[in-house]
Amino acid sequence: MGVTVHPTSPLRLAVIPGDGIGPEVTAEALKVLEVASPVKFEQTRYDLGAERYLATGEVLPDSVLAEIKEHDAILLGAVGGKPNDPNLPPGILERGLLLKLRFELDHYVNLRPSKLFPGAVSPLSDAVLGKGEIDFVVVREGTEGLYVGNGGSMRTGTPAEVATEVSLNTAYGVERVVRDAFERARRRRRKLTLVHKTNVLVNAGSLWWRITQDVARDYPDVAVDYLHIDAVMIFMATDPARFDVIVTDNIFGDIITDLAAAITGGIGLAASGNINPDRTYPSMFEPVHGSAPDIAGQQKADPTAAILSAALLLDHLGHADAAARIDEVVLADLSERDGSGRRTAEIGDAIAARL
Ligand SMILES: NC(=O)c1ccc[n+]([C@@H]2O[C@H](COP(=O)([O-])OP(=O)(O)OC[C@H]3O[C@@H](n4cnc5c(N)ncnc54)[C@H](O)[C@@H]3O)[C@@H](O)[C@H]2O)c1
Ligand SMILES: CC(C)[C@H](C(=O)O)[C@@H](O)C(=O)O
Ligand SMILES: [Mg+2]
Repeated sequence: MGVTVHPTSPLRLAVIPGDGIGPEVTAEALKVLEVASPVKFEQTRYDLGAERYLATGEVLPDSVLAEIKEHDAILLGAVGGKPNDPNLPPGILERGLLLKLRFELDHYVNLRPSKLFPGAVSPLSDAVLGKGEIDFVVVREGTEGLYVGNGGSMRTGTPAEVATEVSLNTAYGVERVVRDAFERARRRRRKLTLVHKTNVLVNAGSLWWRITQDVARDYPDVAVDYLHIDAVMIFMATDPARFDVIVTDNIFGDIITDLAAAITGGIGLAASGNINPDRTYPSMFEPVHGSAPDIAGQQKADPTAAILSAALLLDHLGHADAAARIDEVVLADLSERDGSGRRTAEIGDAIAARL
């Protein structure tokens, strides 16, 4: 009997280092990916971001978007300038580049795991930490909600100005992300928390609530909980061990995951994947943090979030063992951190060396 050996062709990786600390942390993620990955990546680098925009006026040309779609995955650093930077029109890179990629590539699951690794320092008290392990994942809807750009401004700049941002929620969009969250809960500790604000946002809230109840019938083995977004802020600070899988809309997920990062060792450790579960387009992996203009270019950024995002990328491409190995090595590195302020590249080197 013969065995067919398929030559392993390299996977195509689109790399968008972006702005600020983006290029610094992406360099370390690539360093680690190179050592950890059982497959070779053929990289295409894209100089998208503030510099290109300021030099050429281009944000994400259609031809570049079409090219990016031909890749197997995308690794992104961060985009954006200083908040309210006068040289950049508001949201030009956030909406025009980052969200455009998430929307065009149908990244409807924005997956943001939060785990307090041993060695990572949480600002929570011992009493709170004693309640149980912090290990949850936020499934943030990535293609709808307040992020769709459904709004406008009338009588702009006058005392009678009116500005709107209308949240768009479709039954189709909510159901697919809720179903994904239930699937993840089933593979974890079988608890799902829907987060919304059904007491005030009665239209969108009702849609999310009804769909979650309906989908729950297909998952009788998963316990369903509901919390208003404001109460989630309380429990993140007082009892985060209660969470397993959180499913929520785009804006609430954005806010929850910065706080979740803060309680699990800081924003420098928080990884994310913008997942297209149907695999019609490449998924994109990036740290939760932004371009951190306050520390850019100084080798002060922690590249761990970018490195853990590369692990999510490997996992998504079917290399769960390699991904788990990166997590393990990060854990070892974290447990030996002594607060001595290693440079960005030193952290990347240390993690790559352990691999
Ligand atoms: N995914 C993205 O590309 C993304 C995400 C968030 C914000 N942004 C953009 O980034 C810019 C800055 O936004 P911001 O200041 O609100 O958020 P930010 O996440 O860039 O920074 C917030 C704080 O966290 C610190 N920080 C962030 N990442 C760190 C790291 N890896 N190591 C150590 N410290 C780190 C920063 O120094 C800063 O003090 C804005 O233009 C914003 O729109 C982009
Ligand atoms: C930069 C911005 C568009 C983005 C978001 O709001 O999704 C960021 O804050 C994030 O969390 O990835
Ligand atoms: Mg955010």
